[in-house]
Amino acid sequence: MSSLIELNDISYGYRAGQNVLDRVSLTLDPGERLFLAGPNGAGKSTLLRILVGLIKPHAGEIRAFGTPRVTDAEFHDLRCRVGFIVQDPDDQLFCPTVIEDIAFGPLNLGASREEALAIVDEVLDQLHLKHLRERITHELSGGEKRLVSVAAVLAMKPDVLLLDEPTNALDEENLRRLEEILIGLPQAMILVSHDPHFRRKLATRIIELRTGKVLQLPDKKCTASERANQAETAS
Ligand SMILES: Nc1ncnc2c1ncn2[C@@H]1O[C@H](COP(=O)(O)OP(=O)(O)OP(=O)(O)O)[C@@H](O)[C@H]1O
Repeated sequence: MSSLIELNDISYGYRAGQNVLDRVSLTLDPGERLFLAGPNGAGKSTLLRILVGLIKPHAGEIRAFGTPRVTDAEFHDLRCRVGFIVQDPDDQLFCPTVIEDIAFGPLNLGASREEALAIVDEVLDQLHLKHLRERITHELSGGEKRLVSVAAVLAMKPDVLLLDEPTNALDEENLRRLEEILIGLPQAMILVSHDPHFRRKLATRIIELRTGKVLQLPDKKCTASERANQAETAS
């Protein structure tokens, strides 16, 4: 079985002489929910941005869906298949209304207006968010914006999901709802989260970044008790 995503020896620094990432490698296989753990500033978000081509690494190779990704066209193709839920929903949602925000992706991928609206209703139903359908986006609470940003990415029917701190701003009820939604999704995903409970519940594998290097990379899937131990010890 080949990996969906492969990062090989990725190095990057924002400034000369600074290495945020130092020869980091990882793979994502079908069905995995891989967590990136590690302290603030370890380079977790930077790694996700590199994966989708928003930042070019100084060294290393990115492969996705069996193909090396180097050119802008190759990363554009990758971004059509990898849904990226960024840390701040305000960076993701830019349309006046919830309907337009969720329809934006499908329309951009070539869906008709009618098809896009059908997808909007499908994902709002899937996420139990129908009550937000007619709302103005900037009037939503932080937690509501977070869930709508998840809906907007799912509407593009990605093959892989990247979620950067998806539990930020969620209350207990919506956190549980997001956990159930993510566990129920067929897509493989890479998640960044400092929340040990969330990691314990969802992770099939956890790797830890520290000062730009991968500290531990278990070469097998976690058992339930290993998952619990890793989630407790990873910061
Ligand atoms: N646009 C930027 N310009 C300069 N330095 C940056 C930029 N973005 C991030 N950095 C720096 O790169 C390092 C890694 O940041 P990154 O956001 O990837 O870490 P992180 O592990 O996701 O942190 P956190 O857990 O706090 O979200 C930090 O030292 C950060 O200050």
